Amino acid sequence: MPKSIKIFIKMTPKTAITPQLCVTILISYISFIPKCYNKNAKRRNMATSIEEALQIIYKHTAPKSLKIVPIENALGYVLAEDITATHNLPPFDNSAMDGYAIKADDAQMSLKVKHTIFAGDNSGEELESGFAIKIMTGAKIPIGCDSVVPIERVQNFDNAITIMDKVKKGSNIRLYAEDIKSGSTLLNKGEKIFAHHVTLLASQGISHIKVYKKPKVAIFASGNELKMHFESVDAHQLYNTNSPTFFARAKELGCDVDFIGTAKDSLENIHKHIQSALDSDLIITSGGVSVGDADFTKEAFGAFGYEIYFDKVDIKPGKPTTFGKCKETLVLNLPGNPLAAALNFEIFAQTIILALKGDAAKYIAPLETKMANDYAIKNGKIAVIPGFFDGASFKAHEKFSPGMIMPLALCNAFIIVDEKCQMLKKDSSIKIISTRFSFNSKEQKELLNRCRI
Ligand SMILES: Nc1nc2c(c(=O)[nH]1)N[C@H]1C(S)=C(S)[C@@H](COP(=O)(O)OP(=O)(O)OC[C@H]3O[C@@H](n4cnc5c(N)ncnc54)[C@H](O)[C@@H]3O)O[C@H]1N2
Ligand code: MOO
Repeated sequence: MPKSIKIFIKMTPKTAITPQLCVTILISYISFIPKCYNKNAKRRNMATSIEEALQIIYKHTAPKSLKIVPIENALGYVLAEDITATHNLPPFDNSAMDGYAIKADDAQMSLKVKHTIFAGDNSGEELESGFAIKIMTGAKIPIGCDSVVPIERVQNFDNAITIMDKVKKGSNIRLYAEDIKSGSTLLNKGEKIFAHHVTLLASQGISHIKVYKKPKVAIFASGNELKMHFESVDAHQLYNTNSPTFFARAKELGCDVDFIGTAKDSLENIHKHIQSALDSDLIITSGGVSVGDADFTKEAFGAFGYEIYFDKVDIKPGKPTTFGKCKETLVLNLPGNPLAAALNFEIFAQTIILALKGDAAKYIAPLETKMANDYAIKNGKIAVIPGFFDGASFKAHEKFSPGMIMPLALCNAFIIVDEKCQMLKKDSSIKIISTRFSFNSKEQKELLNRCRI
């Protein structure tokens, strides 16, 4: 905040509003405007709304460059090209059962059985009336045959069969191209590859595909009090839990992740960590973003040309969340408090990662469910509340605060409520965001639960 604004705040309780003071205030206010990152944020004392913050992220985040991967190693990558079918499937009419290839009109008659056709045989044989050909599942249907009767429905005498029931034409025949037609679009650019997409690609004899490279993410924390989990910790210190959390979650979301280390609360030491992280697409830090005497994170990034796009979000916890760019590297500074850091990672880091991946479904998709019980909300702010979704309803976690680490290990989802929410009634519908599964959408969805008072 500019000094003049601070002066204004300090003076008002005791000072009379004179015309000169009004002019001073006006000038301070006007000089303050260009420093705002966006108009609406200014109205809310510089805190950017969640929606605006997400828009800013989408505006500044583009997918990475491309590479080619074998399909069996393509899981989690996002396609950078459309895939068109070049093979019809099935490639020919074939039998769905082990049985007899017949003409339906020959049912309820005794039919002479010719030889057997197996899957993989390439006989161009023709079936004549009064005959049946024994056929195995997957084998090519002989010319003139319009039905297959399963072995179990046939009476067998020497070299002849009798089919007792009537037969519907087309029975047990899998038709040419009924599954996939050559020339049809199989997968679109922007589609994330799952195991069942590999099935499609293999069915077309596609061995390699063009994908977006995985986002390269660098993680570090800052705080003199922090030790790594592989170090010994004194009574006045604590383990850095944020970095392993971010590392694991960024991996879960399909990134290549580097852990850079735990920085001391000094510009010099944070600079070293930034330097080591700048070859990444995204740096995610935690700690040192508040207003304390040892909070140097943003200042340290400033030495590398940090262009800040927002530096406060209208959300509790997580208000000091900051996003920007140093040259080509995106930077997300999350607060040090572990629960605040982890929850805001889910909203902001996940959004950046999805957009970096080139995923067409880059928007977080909340799930609609209902509240398991009445839940009273006290704080009158836009709030993030962790809880557990059991497949039928959402139960808010009973006791949590921004500095805790236990709640998220016990929770699998969270809700965001607006400042008007005071009570969520049992069975009322609610939008939840999963922390265990990724539900994404091609359209941007409303994440907030807006309450009427
Ligand atoms: N005067 C004010 N004080 C604070 C404000 C404010 O607006 N005015 N905001 C509060 C909020 S909200 C948050 S969140 C924190 C954010 O502070 P920092 O990002 O600067 O975080 P630190 O001070 O470095 O640490 C806060 C807390 O979290 C612990 N921590 C930090 N890093 C880790 C880590 N990697 N693993 C585990 N725990 C970590 C740290 O020990 C502190 O206890 O500021 C409030 N204060
Ligand atoms: O992000 Mo802070 O944790 O709101 O308390």
